[in-house]
Amino acid sequence: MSVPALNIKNVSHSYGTRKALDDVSFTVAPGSFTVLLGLNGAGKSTLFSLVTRLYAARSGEIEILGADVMRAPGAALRRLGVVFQARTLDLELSLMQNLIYHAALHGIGPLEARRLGLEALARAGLAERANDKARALSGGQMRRVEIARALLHKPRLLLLDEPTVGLDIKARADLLAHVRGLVRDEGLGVLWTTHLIDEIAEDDPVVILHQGKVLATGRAADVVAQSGADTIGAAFARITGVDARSEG
Ligand SMILES: Nc1ncnc2c1ncn2[C@@H]1O[C@H](COP(=O)(O)OP(=O)(O)OP(=O)(O)O)[C@@H](O)[C@H]1O
Repeated sequence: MSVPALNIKNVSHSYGTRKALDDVSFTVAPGSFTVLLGLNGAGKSTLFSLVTRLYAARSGEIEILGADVMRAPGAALRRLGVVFQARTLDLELSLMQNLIYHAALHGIGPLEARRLGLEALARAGLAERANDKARALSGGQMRRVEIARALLHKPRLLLLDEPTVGLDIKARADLLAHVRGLVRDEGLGVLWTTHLIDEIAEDDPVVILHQGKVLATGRAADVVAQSGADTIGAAFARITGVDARSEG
């Protein structure tokens, strides 16, 4: 079996006495679009903070393409791109400036950054907007620029924390199709977190996280079948005891 793009092994994390993650284990295969499904408070953001090393205190192991984030942080983080839930573009800068500044953080010089930036914006369908201020973009376009920026240093794993929050139905569908395209065409491993069950396709590997615990993993259609339900929404309700909404 090939090395997982992301390997989470027995990870727990507490804030004081509150356990936010409880012995969480799952993998993201290279070239897979894996969905981490959980309601608010499930522990998704905490998990992101651990993978990106924002928090170090933890038990268990996290490996990115075989590199342990604690023992080999440089190698691990080079292979990782992240899109956080909160918007992080500088609205007063052009798209290209946003990309070039990010590239500088990865030690990429301005000329190479501009070349990679144009390539990344073209992939996002925004090449002709390179010199526009970020402020001029729609919410969905901003997300695509954030994804382009996260991919600038050519990571093999991309984490997205509830990337469709705040987008309308069309922009959500477009963003989903864009990221699925990156998985299909470039073999990127993606971990897509959401609380929206209609973002899941039946062949997607899913991880159901609820109150800090992994309650189910597997291909979406198999998780549905094993739960004895008809749809992923009904399966989620049966597994967690809570109804998930399809939009919000
Ligand atoms: N800094 C913190 N201090 C104390 N408790 C926290 C902190 N951050 C998160 N928690 C708690 O940990 C649990 C998991 O939160 P987390 O933000 O990881 O969930 P989430 O799935 O990302 O939800 P959301 O989408 O609402 O951010 C929740 O009970 C939350 O209240």
